[in-house]
Amino acid sequence: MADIVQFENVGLRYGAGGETLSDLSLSLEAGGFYFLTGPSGAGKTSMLKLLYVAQRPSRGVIRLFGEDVVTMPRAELPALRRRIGVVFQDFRLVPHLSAFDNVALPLRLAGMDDDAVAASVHEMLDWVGLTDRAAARPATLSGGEQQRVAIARAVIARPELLIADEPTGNVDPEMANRLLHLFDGLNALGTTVLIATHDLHLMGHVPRARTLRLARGRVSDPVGALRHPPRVRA
Ligand SMILES: Nc1ncnc2c1ncn2[C@@H]1O[C@H](COP(=O)(O)OP(=O)(O)OP(=O)(O)O)[C@@H](O)[C@H]1O
Repeated sequence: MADIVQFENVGLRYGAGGETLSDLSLSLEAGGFYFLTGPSGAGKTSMLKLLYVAQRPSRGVIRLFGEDVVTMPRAELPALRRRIGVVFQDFRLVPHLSAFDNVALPLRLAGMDDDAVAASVHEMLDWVGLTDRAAARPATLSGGEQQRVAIARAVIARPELLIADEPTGNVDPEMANRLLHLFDGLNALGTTVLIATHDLHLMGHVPRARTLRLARGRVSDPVGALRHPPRVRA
């Protein structure tokens, strides 16, 4: 299968300090399910920021969907980002919009008509258990409810790549399982999924998932599948 993400010798340095990420070389196959794990401060969020191009690397090459994003002109980034669903660690909901309208955003950006948006958003809010909170603004929602709105918004338009930073950090185990089913179902429809998490229980629930471990800014992959993934010729 083709690679959807390629990192070659990627390094990231914030300011004048040492490198936060060093020599990251890895490939994620289109359609794969990946967990990214590692101790607090290892650089997981930093790596995800490189992936959704909120941060450029200090060195190395990053390709997304086959395109070099390090040299890509800024004007081309919004179109690229529309192909990616992101669940941010701090949610980043639009404060003046209701839960419904936050979740509807990607569908409206894609030009979907109002009836189809409403049907799709209600179904998604039902799945994440927020039907009765549809009209609520983010500030009136609990942390776990905000997280579920953020997840619903990230997955509703079936992105090609889903990136989620600790997406179950604020919910109870039952809801965590339900959200994992959502990611699993999305992956079954073809979305490549990358989830950063400390939750070993969660990781055990997707047997086909591969796990990347970050430690002190370097990635390790005990199976060896990621640095030299098998290539299938078209
Ligand atoms: N904008 C920034 N400026 C300077 N240093 C930063 C910045 N963002 C992160 N760092 C540093 O980079 C290192 C990695 O942070 P990062 O948030 O990527 O780790 P993490 O693995 O996601 O941690 P956690 O599991 O606690 O969320 C930390 O030492 C952090 O202080």
